Amino acid sequence: MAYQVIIPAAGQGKRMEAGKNKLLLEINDLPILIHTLNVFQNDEACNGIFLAINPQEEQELREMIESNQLTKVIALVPGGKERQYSIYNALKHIEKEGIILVHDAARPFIDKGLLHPLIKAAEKEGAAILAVPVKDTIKKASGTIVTETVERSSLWAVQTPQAFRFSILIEAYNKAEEDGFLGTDDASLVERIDQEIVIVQGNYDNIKLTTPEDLYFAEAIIKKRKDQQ
Ligand SMILES: Nc1ccn([C@@H]2O[C@H](COP(=O)(O)OP(=O)(O)OP(=O)(O)O)[C@@H](O)[C@H]2O)c(=O)n1
Ligand SMILES: C[C@](O)(CO)[C@H](O)COP(=O)(O)O
Repeated sequence: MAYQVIIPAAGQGKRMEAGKNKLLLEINDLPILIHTLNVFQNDEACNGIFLAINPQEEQELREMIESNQLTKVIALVPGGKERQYSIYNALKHIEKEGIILVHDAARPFIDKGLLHPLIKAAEKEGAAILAVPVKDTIKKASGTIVTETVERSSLWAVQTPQAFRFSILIEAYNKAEEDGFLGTDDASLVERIDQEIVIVQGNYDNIKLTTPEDLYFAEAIIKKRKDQQ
């Protein structure tokens, strides 16, 4: 069940319109990034965290990591222009074989109870992702003219963590680099090497904090969790 996790945290947070890396914004008096890192720091199966960062934030992040006793952070690696390149940079620092998780730093509400079913699925199948059934009707359009309604029953809203055997993930990333392919999630790279990917149903709390409205939902999730304690 042991794994290592790559956490991409080198984005600019442009859609959050916060004027800085959204991961430095605080929820419940703690930076979003620290909420996310704590999940893996506190999971006994996690053997190491590889963090892709903006080098300009390195000093600030190192101080945060130290003051929050995040002892499982093994390396801070420079992020790239795209999420995929940030993850690839981190992947190149990983030597041990085994299961690798990739989890967006912008998803601080991942339920630790979902990690182990996801890892077990990846151990069995080679690749597994968290996803939830789509709730809205999804349509394709040309500009603003509808061209197609996509059958909803087979649609999933994909999240992270995504879990892979190291050998599968590095092969997929190497091929994407060779082919100049850019995907919006890691599984889309793994699909290109004909690897079956299993969906493990997640939950709707595992939102990616992307736009200002998501901070309202974040406060509600924090309140719900406090009320449940
Ligand atoms: N070049 C990049 C882009 C994104 N990320 C990380 O990938 C995760 C998901 O990306 P997203 O939510 O899109 O974050 P940003 O790219 O920062 O947001 P935006 O697109 O609004 O700038 C985030 O934790 C982000 O920090 C990264 O490490 N390197
Ligand atoms: C990986 C991801 O979180 C799956 O839904 C999503 O694709 C990331 O997209 P972003 O635009 O890089 O945030």
